[in-house]
Amino acid sequence: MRLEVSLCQARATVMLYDDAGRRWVPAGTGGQSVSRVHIYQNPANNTFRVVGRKLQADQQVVINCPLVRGTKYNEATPNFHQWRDSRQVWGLNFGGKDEAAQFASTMLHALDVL
Ligand SMILES: CC[C@@H]1C=C[C@H]2CCN(C(=O)[C@@H]3CC[C@H]4C=C[C@]5(CCCN5C(=O)[C@H](Cc5ccccc5Cl)NC(C)=O)C(=O)N43)[C@@H]2C(=O)N1CC(=O)O
Repeated sequence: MRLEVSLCQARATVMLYDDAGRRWVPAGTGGQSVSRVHIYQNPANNTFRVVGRKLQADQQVVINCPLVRGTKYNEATPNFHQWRDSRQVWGLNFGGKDEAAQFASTMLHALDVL
């Protein structure tokens, strides 16, 4: 049985930064679309990851990113938050400021207890 617990969820468009092109591109395929993004905790080993699936029918997984201790979560704007993993930069363009703030609060908690 999967032990992971969803600590929070938010609607956001998941973006990746294309270093070569110096521009943000939507994560996944099929163009820009809103996803439901969760922060999951695995209590068995105190790990966390960000998982996002498109709201549209195919529910494509567009992000599955383990959180790494020491990661800096940057709230660039009230609606656009970002962080680096070992290979790329993720951006979340949230549907609303309240969801964004709640997601950030959970994210900062996770990074604090990692
Ligand atoms: C979806 C469109 C998008 C919406 C919102 C705005 C918000 C600002 N913004 C950016 O891309 C800003 C502007 C400058 C550019 C330059 C570099 C970038 C890109 C790659 C990362 N980065 C960093 O500044 C990182 C951040 C960081 C700090 C600390 C910890 C982690 C990180 Cl990731 N700094 C390091 C040192 O890594 C960057 O975010 N940048 C977004 C943006 O214009 N648009 C509109 C468009 O693109 O049309």
